[in-house]
Amino acid sequence: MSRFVTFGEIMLRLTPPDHEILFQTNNLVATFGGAEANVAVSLANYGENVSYVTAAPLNPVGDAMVKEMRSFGIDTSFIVRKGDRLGIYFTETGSSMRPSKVVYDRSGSSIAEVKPGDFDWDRILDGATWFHTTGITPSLAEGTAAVALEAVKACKAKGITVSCDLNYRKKLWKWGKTAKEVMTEFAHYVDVTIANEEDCQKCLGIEIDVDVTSGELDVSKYRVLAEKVMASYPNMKYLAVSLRESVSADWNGWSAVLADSKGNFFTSKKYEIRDIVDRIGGGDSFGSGLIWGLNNLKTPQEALEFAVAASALKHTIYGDFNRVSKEDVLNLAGGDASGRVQR
Ligand SMILES: O=C(O)C(=O)C[C@H](O)[C@H](O)CO
Repeated sequence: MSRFVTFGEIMLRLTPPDHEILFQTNNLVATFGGAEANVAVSLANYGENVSYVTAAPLNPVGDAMVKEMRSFGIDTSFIVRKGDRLGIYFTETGSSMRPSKVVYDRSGSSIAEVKPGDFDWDRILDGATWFHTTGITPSLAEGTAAVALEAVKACKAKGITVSCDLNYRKKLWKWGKTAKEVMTEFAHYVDVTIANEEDCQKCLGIEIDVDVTSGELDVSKYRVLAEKVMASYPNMKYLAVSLRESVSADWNGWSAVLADSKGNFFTSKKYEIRDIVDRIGGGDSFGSGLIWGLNNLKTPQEALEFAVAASALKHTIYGDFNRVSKEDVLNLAGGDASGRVQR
């Protein structure tokens, strides 16, 4: 039986309601979100056995976060309760030509203070089949980079599949090493990499020349990108690259490609997503869809279609978490994008 473990930071997310800009009024909507937590929620919603691992303060904010994760049926028993604060992030939801914005208030958070040895990976990974983290975790601090590396090394020793969404965050890499210095080592322990072209460039130093803001993307360039990444990382079994053509804050072209280590290259259906409700978590819903698909569907093509459909649906849902079921995703991947009332 499959058992999934995800590891990384979760934050309190504070967002003004109704597309307001921050502090336009004195209302903020409080939810929780974080890349690896978002993946845990999706996998739990698809019916999988998931443990979410992080560090959180032993206070009412940490308690509320744990309660929220448990409400999805996620195992929270390996969350280390220490440190003084859960990180916060403020978001402003964009509209038309006004982009969405993120303001981080997370330094000194409980997870940013962890050190190797704080997590008992032997126990956490016992019986696990899949481990997921992202490039956000090593970006936080020298300690989180070391702990993430400790975790993936333990996974390799136990034969556990590792997936990583490179998730480059320019505002976060401040602790001394660059994303490229850290992630080029880390990627040698990763079986399934999820990225976009910026992630490949900033984290792996591998780039292609594409303009995501104008017209149709040239998919053949992504085949070249995949070949370059696979040649540098012979350990990698899959590389998935999401293709976002941003037309405005509420209109995206959304598709993806998937390359495998046997030289196969898969291209997904493309969704035109209009009236975006919330794009944060769109990448995580793609990653979790891919993880679920590779574990449960017959072919990599089906897994890719599931991932893109899951992500397209996420754009219609408020908050970081993709609250859809696998039936909702299979329905869309199967071709029903009508939005008709289901009775
Ligand atoms: O940006 C981050 O560090 C976050 O984890 C916040 C969001 O949850 C994340 O960006 C979604 O992928």
